[in-house]
Amino acid sequence: MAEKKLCFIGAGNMTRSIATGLVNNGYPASLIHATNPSAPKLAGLQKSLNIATSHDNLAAAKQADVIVLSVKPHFMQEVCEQLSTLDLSKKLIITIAAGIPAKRYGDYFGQEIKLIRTMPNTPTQIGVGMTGLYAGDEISSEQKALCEKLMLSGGEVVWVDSESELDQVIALSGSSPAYFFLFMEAMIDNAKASGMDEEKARQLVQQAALGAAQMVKQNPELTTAQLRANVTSKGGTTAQAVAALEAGNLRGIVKQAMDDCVARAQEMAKQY
Ligand SMILES: NC(=O)C1=CN([C@@H]2O[C@H](COP(=O)(O)OP(=O)(O)OC[C@H]3O[C@@H](n4cnc5c(N)ncnc54)[C@H](OP(=O)(O)O)[C@@H]3O)[C@@H](O)[C@H]2O)C=CC1
Ligand SMILES: O=C(O)[C@@H]1CCC=N1
Repeated sequence: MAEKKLCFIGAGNMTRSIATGLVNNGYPASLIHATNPSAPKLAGLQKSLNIATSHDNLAAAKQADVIVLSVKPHFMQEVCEQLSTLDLSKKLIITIAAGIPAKRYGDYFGQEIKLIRTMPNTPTQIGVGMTGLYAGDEISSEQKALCEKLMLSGGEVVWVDSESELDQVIALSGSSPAYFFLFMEAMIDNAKASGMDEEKARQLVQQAALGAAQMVKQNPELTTAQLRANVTSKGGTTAQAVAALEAGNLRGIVKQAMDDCVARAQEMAKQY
């Protein structure tokens, strides 16, 4: 598959994450363009990745084979309407926005488009990202393969069969790095409150989190409950800590957080 010209509309956190993954995986920087209204993010991308940048969405999208819509959902309609004067019939459009249903983009663009919805996450920047992908029946297998190849640069991909399943992906992997960061933040803060210096606390917590994730990944035959049991000596320290987490209703809190995350995606689907 010949490399395609890519254009990212919006040069924020996710464009930086995805473009970094692509360039680090050997995608030619000369084929990547990013646009943004404000200059500093463009300057940063140009400096670190040597990709082309500009403020002109229309000109950049015109010369691209693949347009990646990478703005916040509340800017999406405006951005799509601006691009709607282009002939999009031969372009693949990839959106990374949460919430907005695939069909809505057809309304925004006012023409038939080929669009794949994706839900990546920020670890894409360091090659350990997770991206959920959804395509309707009108998308060809070549277009799916192209999108999959691009997103694989940032880590793993999973295809889902429906947009409601993509909402679950948001709760499970799109937003979830923030849950894990919060958990680690709370642990580091507690260690600091007990007198440990922040750097040391962070080193201990980050390595434990990394190790735990690797244990899950490298032991597919073991349930997470079994892995937890392997840490938990009867009458020991872990049992005490886990009991406190259960008594504090950690499972209920996680359920509430994930349900609220999905509910917000559903609300956004009506809002935008
Ligand atoms: N952050 C995350 O973890 C994830 C985010 N997403 C989705 O990715 C999308 C982008 O999120 P994120 O990267 O975090 O957001 P950011 O705010 O970091 O980036 C969005 C960028 O779009 C720019 N922008 C605003 N209006 C326009 C316009 N008219 N034309 C071109 N660029 C414009 C903003 O410019 P300015 O510099 O002026 O603000 C900003 O740099 C969202 O839709 C979100 O749902 C999906 C998965 C994970
Ligand atoms: O918070 C958000 O809406 C976006 C989608 C997933 C992660 N960030």
